[in-house]
Order: sequence, then C-alpha cells, then structure tokens
Amino acid sequence: MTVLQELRARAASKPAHIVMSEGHDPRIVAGALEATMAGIARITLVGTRATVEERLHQAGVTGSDDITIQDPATSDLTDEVARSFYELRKHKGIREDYAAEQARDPLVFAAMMVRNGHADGTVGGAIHTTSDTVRAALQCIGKAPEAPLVSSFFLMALPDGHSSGRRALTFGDCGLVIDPDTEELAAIAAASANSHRQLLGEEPKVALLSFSTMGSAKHPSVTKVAEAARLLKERHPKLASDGEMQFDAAFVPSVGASKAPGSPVAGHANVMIFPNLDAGNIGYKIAQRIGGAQAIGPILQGLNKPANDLSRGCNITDVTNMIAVTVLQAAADDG
Ligand SMILES: CC(C)(COP(=O)(O)OP(=O)(O)OC[C@H]1O[C@@H](n2cnc3c(N)ncnc32)[C@H](O)[C@@H]1OP(=O)(O)O)[C@@H](O)C(=O)NCCC(=O)NCCS
Ligand SMILES: CC(=O)OP(=O)(O)O
Repeated sequence: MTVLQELRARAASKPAHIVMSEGHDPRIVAGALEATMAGIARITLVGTRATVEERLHQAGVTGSDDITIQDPATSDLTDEVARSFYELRKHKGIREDYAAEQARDPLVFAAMMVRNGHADGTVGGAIHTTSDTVRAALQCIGKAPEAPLVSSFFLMALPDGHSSGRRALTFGDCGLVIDPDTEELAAIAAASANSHRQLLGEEPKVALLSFSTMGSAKHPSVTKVAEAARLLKERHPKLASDGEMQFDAAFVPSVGASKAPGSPVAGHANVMIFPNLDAGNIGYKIAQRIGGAQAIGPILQGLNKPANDLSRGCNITDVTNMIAVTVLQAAADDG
C-alpha cells in the first residue's frame, strides 16, 4: 500500500462529516464523490443549489445519502451563521448587516458550520486563494488555546520506489506564515513534528533548512534559523532535530555525514522546515512539479477544529486525499 492509500484506509475506519465550501468546482464534486464512495466521509457541498445539483448530475450522481447541499442564500442555517459570526467578531466593530453578508460567503458559511458543530472539518481553496481560505478559518474557527500560532505544512508523498527509500516527508511552512521570526520558526517546527507523527505514525526527525550548514555561511537569515534550531532543542529535548542545514545535508545520508557529522538528523530528516514562505512555497512546488512528489496541503495546524486549504492547481485525487487528511485530524481531535 502507498502512504496515501494507508491514509485513506485509516480515514475510512473513522469517517467524518466534511463541508466543502466550493461546491461549484467540478474537481471538488468529483473528489467528494470519490471520498464518499471510499467510505471516508459524508460531504456537504456549499454553493448555489441549482449549480451544485448540475455539477452532481454531470458527475453522474442522481442522489446520495452521503452528499448534501447547503445554499447560503436559502439555508436554514444562514441566520444562525450570521448571528454567531456577529457575536464572534463584534469586538472588531462589525455591524449586523456586515455579518449577514459574510454568512452568505461560502468560505465563512462552511467554517462557521464547523465552529457550530454542524460538520467535523472543512476543505476549500481549489478556487479561492490561500489568504482568503485561511482568513475565514482564522476568523471563524480560530487558534487552539494551546497553540502558539496557526501554521501549515504539506505532506509530500514521494514517487513509488524513490531512490532514497523514503515514502513521505513533511514540509513546513509552505503556505501560511510569510516571514516567521525565530520563535515562530521554532513553533512551526514543533507543530510540524507533531503533525508528522499524528498523520504518518512515524517518529519525526526535524531539519531547519537554510542555505548554510552548521555555520558554513554567515548572514542574519542563517542566524535566524540556527537560533530557531537552538530554541527547538531547548524546548523539545526528546525530539530529534538539528539546524541550520541545507536540503542536501538534511536528505542525502552521504552529504549529511560530510557536511554535518554527528547530527542526529542530517541525511535522514523527514520533517523539513523552510526559513520563510518564499523558500517553502517555491520548494514544495519544485518537489511536486519536477520531483514528481504528490503534495497534499496546505494542511493547517494549530486551529481549534480542522480546516484545510488546497492549491488552485489541485486535481481530483488531491481533493480526496485532503478530505482523508481532514477526517484524520477530526478523529485525532476526538481523542
Ligand atoms: C493567512 C493570512 C491571510 C493572515 O493574514 P492577516 O493579514 O493576519 O489576516 P487577518 O488580519 O485578516 O487575520 C485574521 C485573524 O487571524 C489572526 N492571525 C493571522 N495570522 C495568524 C497566525 N499565523 N496564527 C494565529 N492567528 C493569526 C490575526 O491576528 C487576526 O486575528 P483577529 O482578526 O482576531 O484580530 C496571511 O498570513 C497570508 O496571506 N499568508 C500567505 C498566504 C499565501 O498567500 N500563501 C501562498 C500560497 S499557499
Ligand atoms: C498552496 C498554494 O500555493 O496555493 P495556490 O497554488 O492556490 O496559490
């Protein structure tokens, strides 16, 4: 079984109810259908009822107990969403008519469904930008009290039979925090390590990436990463981690041994932490588009309840995989 087949099988053993904010998108409808047929999730598609029904019809669905539609223009839930959004955001000086308008926004509607317990998690971002998708999650679902910040990671499933012998890596943060400071970078690394353990059931080995390995270059951006690596070790002494190091030192055993001898993770890291969003976003897309890795994300970590984003370049399989990941996060939240 591939790592993604394993994830889907685990999700199918504890299916959940996932609300998809972009019910107009044919990839979302097809991915949702695949997820219901695999027994991974019950799905609510949010959108204009007639359009979503047409998409379902085009996908060959005439009726399914596992797929329902919510149209914010006519839904019984819209008033409740408007009222609770108003209560949640009134300290920001918003007015009730603005809350009513926001309740009709599918991203807000879907995120509020999760907040109010009508669904276990939400997935969007096939059409909307990451900024819009994540902002709705931040505003409606919010940060978990114990998390220092909300960040994101990608699950990178390597092509079958990859020469490294490895099946999957975690890349963070490639989607959300634009220019993390030292504290934020250490927090992203710790959260990504936890997410790696939770999703893949494998002990994390964390590399904080840079253009320098163990002082081979001097620059304030190198110092930032080295300091984050120091903080991470201080706060999580049992976690295998190290940095700063270059990607080849983190990934290739012979290079790791020569550039970072004695490091507990060099050459064997499975959690790669990028110094900022330029590096992370560019890096994951290169690994995906040239390297042939399957990229599932951005998966959000540090939220009160599961909400995840997709790349606008996603395909149907990416959608189904993201539903499976969201189901697994919901199961983990349930204990
Ligand atoms: C995610 C993002 C939209 C947040 O931006 P922002 O300008 O802080 O957004 P907002 O001010 O509307 O933030 C909404 C709330 O979330 C909070 N917030 C923002 N980032 C947060 C974080 N990382 N963790 C926790 N809370 C956060 C804000 O403080 C704000 O709280 P409040 O409204 O209760 O005061 C922004 O960081 C972003 O655009 N990131 C890059 C996304 C992107 O383009 N990625 C590339 C493609 S994947
Ligand atoms: C994650 C990401 O890069 O999203 P998009 O491709 O939609 O900008």
